[in-house]
Amino acid sequence: MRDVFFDMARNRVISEIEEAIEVKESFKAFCDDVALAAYIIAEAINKGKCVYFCGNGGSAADAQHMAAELVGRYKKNRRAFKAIALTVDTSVLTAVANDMSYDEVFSRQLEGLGEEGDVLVAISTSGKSKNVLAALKTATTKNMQAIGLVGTHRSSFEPYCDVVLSVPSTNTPRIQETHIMLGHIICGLVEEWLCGD
Ligand SMILES: O=C(CO)[C@@H](O)[C@H](O)[C@H](O)[C@H](O)COP(=O)(O)O
Ligand SMILES: [Zn+2]
Repeated sequence: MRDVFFDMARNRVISEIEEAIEVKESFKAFCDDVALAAYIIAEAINKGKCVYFCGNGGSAADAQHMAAELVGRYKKNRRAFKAIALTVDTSVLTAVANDMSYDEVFSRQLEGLGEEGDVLVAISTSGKSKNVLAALKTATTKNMQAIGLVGTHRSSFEPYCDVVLSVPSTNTPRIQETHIMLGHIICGLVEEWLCGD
């Protein structure tokens, strides 16, 4: 029984790794879009603006991960950058979801906090999550800039974003893994540009 499981698992591990490499590799075609996303964030931080992140489930974890890279450090010891994940205040999230609607958990926070010139990084593998789309709409009304991280479905995000990074896959985990790779690359570029030697 154990051998049968290991034969199955070994093949699965290899095919998933190969798929992950292929999806990530395909994003080489969109270097300029990644550069633009990093430039937008770097310029905003340089002007003292804030970078907000939002997403659901695994993308909420990505939002927090990226905000932490900017507030703390990525690879360099340097000043703190202004960044907030809209996924972390459980009192706000539960109150807004309970009293208003789950669709408003991010947009409500931006309504209170967001200012002109700030940046929203909106993350959704489906590109269809209503609360993320609502946050993008609020960012637009606040004259904020916006960066979308999605899978193949990009059209809902496009009207509200300065740049959309669209991963050419329909497999949610592969999209998420590519999003966090892009997040790391972007944080590295921002840090290099603002605090390079
Ligand atoms: O991490 C995963 C799946 O890999 C899940 O938690 C996933 O993030 C959740 O189902 C999200 O609700 C999906 O939302 P979205 O990416 O479509 O906006
Ligand atoms: Zn996941």
